[in-house]
Order: sequence, then structure tokens, then C-alpha cells
Amino acid sequence: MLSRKALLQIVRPGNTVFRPIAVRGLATVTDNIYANAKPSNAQYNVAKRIPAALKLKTGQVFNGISFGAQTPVSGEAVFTTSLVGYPESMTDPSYRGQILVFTQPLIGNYGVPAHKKDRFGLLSSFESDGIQCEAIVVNDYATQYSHWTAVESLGEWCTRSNIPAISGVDTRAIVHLLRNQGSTLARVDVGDDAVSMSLDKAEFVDPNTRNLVAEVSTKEPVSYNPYGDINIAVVDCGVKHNILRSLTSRGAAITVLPWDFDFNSIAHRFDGLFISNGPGNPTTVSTTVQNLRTALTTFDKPIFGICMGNLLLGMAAGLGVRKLRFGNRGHNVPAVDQTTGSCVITSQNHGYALMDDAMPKGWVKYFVNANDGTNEGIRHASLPIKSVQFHPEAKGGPQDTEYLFDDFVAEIRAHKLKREGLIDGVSKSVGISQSTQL
Ligand SMILES: NC(=O)CC[C@H](N)C(=O)O
Repeated sequence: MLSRKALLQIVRPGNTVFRPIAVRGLATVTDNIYANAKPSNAQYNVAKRIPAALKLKTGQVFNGISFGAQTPVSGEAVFTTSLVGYPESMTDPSYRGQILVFTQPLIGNYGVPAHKKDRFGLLSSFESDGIQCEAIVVNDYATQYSHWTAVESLGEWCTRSNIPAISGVDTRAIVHLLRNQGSTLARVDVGDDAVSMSLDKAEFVDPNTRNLVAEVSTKEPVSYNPYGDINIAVVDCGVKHNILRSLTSRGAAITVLPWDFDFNSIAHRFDGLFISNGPGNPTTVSTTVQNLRTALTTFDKPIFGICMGNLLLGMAAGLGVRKLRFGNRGHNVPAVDQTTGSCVITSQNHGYALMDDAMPKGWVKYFVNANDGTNEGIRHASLPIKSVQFHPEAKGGPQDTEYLFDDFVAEIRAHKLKREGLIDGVSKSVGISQSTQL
């Protein structure tokens, strides 16, 4: 519970300093739960009580304890309500440039898994090669971890990845602030001098002015599962590996292309086109929007997009985008399918949304957020072109909408058979849900 004083400070933000709260779980909660838990070396950091602070550009300062790298960083402070999946969230390239605050109080209790790859060379437990967010902020860091897949602690992982991590702060108070004033530029500083440094001297860098997609996208085309029966071009704006796994595990060969690659020039090589998730402001990715605009009139095969893919496809179709006050980040967000009326629980991570009040001719709303009414997807009224704002690959998160991958590959197969003259018509996409395991 926030004290009355803390609440008043939120209503009247000035240069407010929040003291570290008792770091309760460090020695008690996790000790009791996990009899066989492994102590982490990062406990050493915590035991030394190296101070760290989250400083918001709007003047509030949250003092806590470091359990990661002692590096100062700046970014946009955002929060996620996900209960599990911190290894996946932290390696999601869409978090590039952001300081990630977890509302789930206890973080780190199941450690961090090994860097293993599947038979196609895709990461099994992470969404990309390393931590993508700038820093993490938690209420209660578990210095003891226990899980059969764990090879190191969260603190060790952050430290060796040069990512600052801060615990012992009142994340409820931070979320109240971010909900009220919106996602805010922030810094994490570590060490006595850095923490006590005056806010006037602090530098706040806005990541959304950079083309973050260019920073995380592959630099050259890469193929996976070459023996797949259909070939999908994946425009990599910062693609999560579980999206690639969701396509290869359904039998597709995929070619991951740089964000600005002119896929239209080699469109004949592909049976379908996918546009991925990605970080930052979609208006910085105009080359991809331009390529998609061309594809909408020339690429006569199925197209599917996720998250940034939804924003870029919508912009290519003629819709505008806007920044949401604090975005939707979590694994429990309801969205209503406008075709069937059914409600699905979805995994989300986005700060921008399509403005869908007036849909362009030939396009319809696909999904709408049941909490705030924002757009959750669009589809073409007659062609197999669609995209969703949420994450059907769901890592970690509910699997309600994984069927969208089944539909996409089934549609591609049907179109391919039609092109090859093997069937007369193309089956309707809705309801097709059969996956092909290799
Ligand atoms: N996960 C994503 O693809 C996020 C898209 C975009 N960067 C946003 O924040 O809205």
C-alpha cells in the first residue's frame, strides 16, 4: 500500500525522492520456499548494498539496491504486468531503449536458462541473443533461484551483460506515476556518487527519436529450415525467436530479411510475407512502410504481421498511428475478435497504436482491445492480408491465439496449391487450424 504521503507526492510531483523499501525477499522469502535453491554471486552485490537509483525526468527518484551492472543508462521507463517470462521479456528486441519495470514483485526466483538452440538453430528459451532492455527495476529480487533449466542467476546474467538492475523500490508507486503521467524518460544510476548526483545534471535520452529497428534487425538475409514446403519472407524489425519457431515448427522454410530489404524485388521466391514485431516509433521505419505499400498492390500471396508489423501494415494501408499514454505490456490483455465476437487473452508489448476510427476502403478491424478500446489488428476484407497488435506466439503468455499461425501457414499452402493448379479455390482462413510438425 502506498502511504498517504507517497500518494500526495505522486499527485504533486516535484523532486521527490523515494527511499529504498525493506528488501524483504533477499534472505527470507526465497530461502523458505526453495530448500535446494542456489545462492547467486550477485548476492554479493546485494550484500554490499551498492546503491542504485531510478530517476524519472519528471523529478521523482526511487532509491534502491543494485543487483546488476554498475553502468549508468538512460531510456524510456515502461512497466509490464507479466507474472512470469522475465528471460523472454528481457530478450525481446521490442524492449530496446526501454527501462523495464516489473509489477510482479518477486523477480529472479527461477534463474536464467541456458543459451540452447533448437534443430533449426533458433534459440529455445530466449527471444534474441542477449538482453535488449536498457535496465530492469524490481521490487524484490530473489537472490536464491531454483529451476531445472537454470544455469545462472538473474543478477549474474545482468552483470555479465552490462545491464543495470535495481531492487528494493516501490514498483507500485512507479506504476501509479507512469499510468498518470505516461511512459517517462528515465535513468538508472549506480554507486554512491551517481545516486546522489543532482537531477539537473542528469542526461535523459529519448530512444524513440532513433531508428531502433535498424539497430536490432539482421544485417543480412538468414534462412532457417530450408526443407520446408512453403517459403516465407520474414521482414525483421526485431523479430522474436519464438515467432520464427512458430513458423518453422509448422513446416515453413523462412528467410529473415533486414528491415529495409526490398523484398518486392524477389517476391517470386516466396509463398508468403511476414512482418515482425520491433522496438520504437513506427514512423522511423518509413522504408518498410513504403515497401509494404508496393506489396499491397503487387504481392498476391498471404501477408501477416505482428505488433510493429500491425502498425507498419496499417500505415501502408493508409491508417495513422499514435503513442499511447503508457502502452499495453503484459500477458493477460483481453482482445475481441470482430469477426466472431469471441474474446481472447493475449500477450502484449507495445506503446503505439493504429488509429482505426475510419478504416481505409477494403479494410476492416480484426481485433479490438477489451480494456481500452484500442486497435488490436486489421485485415483486408477480401484478400489474405492481416495483422495483430498482440503476440500470438505468446512467450510467455496465454496460447489462445496461436491458431493465427496455423491459419497463416494453411492459407499459404492453399494459395500455393492453387497457383500450381492443384486445387480450384482457396479455402477460407477462419477456422483452419491444423499444424504440420516436421
Ligand atoms: N512489440 C512491438 O512490436 C512494439 C511495436 C512498437 N515499437 C510499439 O511500441 O508500439
